Amino acid sequence: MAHEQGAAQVGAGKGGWDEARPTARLLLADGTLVEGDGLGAIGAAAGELCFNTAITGYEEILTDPSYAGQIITFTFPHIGNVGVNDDDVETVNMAGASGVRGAVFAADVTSPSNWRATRDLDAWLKARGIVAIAGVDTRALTALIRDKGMPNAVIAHAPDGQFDDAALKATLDGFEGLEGQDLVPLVGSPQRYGWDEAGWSWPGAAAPGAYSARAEGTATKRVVAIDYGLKRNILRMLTTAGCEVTVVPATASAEDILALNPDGVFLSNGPGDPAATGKYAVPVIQAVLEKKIPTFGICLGHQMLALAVGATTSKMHQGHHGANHPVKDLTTGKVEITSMNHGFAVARDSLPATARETHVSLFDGTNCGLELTDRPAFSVQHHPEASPGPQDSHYLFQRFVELMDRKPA
Ligand SMILES: NC(=O)CC[C@H](N)C(=O)O
Repeated sequence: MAHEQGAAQVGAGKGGWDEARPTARLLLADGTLVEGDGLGAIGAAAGELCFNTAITGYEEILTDPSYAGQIITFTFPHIGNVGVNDDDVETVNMAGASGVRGAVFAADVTSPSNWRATRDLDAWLKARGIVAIAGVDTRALTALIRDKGMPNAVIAHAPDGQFDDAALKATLDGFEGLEGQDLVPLVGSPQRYGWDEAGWSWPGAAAPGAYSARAEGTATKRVVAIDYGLKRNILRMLTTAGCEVTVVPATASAEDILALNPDGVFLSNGPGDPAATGKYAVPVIQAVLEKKIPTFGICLGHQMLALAVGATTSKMHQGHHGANHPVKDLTTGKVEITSMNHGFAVARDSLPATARETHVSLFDGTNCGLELTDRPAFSVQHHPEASPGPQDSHYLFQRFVELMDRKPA
């Protein structure tokens, strides 16, 4: 296998595993071959290779449905050392796969050491069908992604160290990339359901079963959440803010949504290319906006709202995936440190006169928020539910409630 310049360095690995008999491979579209120690599911999977810089929250990241079709390189070197538990799963639609295709780690996964752990990461990855590779020089791999953009890749795990190169190449070539892909059907809920689980707060937080149902009769707003691949903590945050939430599938019609007589509509996060999903989601959002129903979108929901008012989205070079991204709220002038996970972005120059840019990334100046001037609607590119991540942006859920309070007659 020919290595490009610099690729050999990535493939050299970090050691700590039997380099004479690697049990996992990561093959990039440019021919770069990375070898390492296999863990998780046995087999091969192709996806887009990205990197995530969060220091905590690997379980939430691995269960975030927005990662469907992607292989995640964790830049934090020690992944798996606090094990996994059922409470930190972010996937809501448990029947659907979380969507992550693979995971790349620097250090080998050690035995879990945490009072909340119910399982070790390796067994959990196996059970979820996620292929992983450890012992990789993730620093060099991250530099490669940063320089060249997010490549398509295939990740494979074979305990006997035997790989079929032609089959791996065919799997890689069979992956078309994320551009033009609507992956919502993979992870979104196929049916409507109600949600009443609130968030937890410290102290007493995070004990198994610490999540509680919202107290009867405390909801003040009826919210319909359109599920493009929802994260649990978004629903918990909406509930905590006083919303009675009904989740509807991404295929729900505007009539279905309006029949629920919502005080507000929430547009969720989700995987894939917004332009592809927008084909059926945009007309529904436009009908909701037409009725002046207060609307709030997060990440894919932000991109959908932008598309609904005529803006465009485009693929980013390396995307934003992490829990340390500074974003400026142009309304208050405050900077918030945010959780991010997106590979597409709203083109700020394409925003119509009726959409005001409200947030901007201080890393690269990309658009991170908008507000409509002629409709009660706003959205952000980052993840205010922050699971994992800092909680600086929790105020946005309150902003949504205040927008519903000001609902035009
Ligand atoms: N977290 C999300 O909702 C991601 C949105 C979209 N799939 C992107 O990658 O840009």
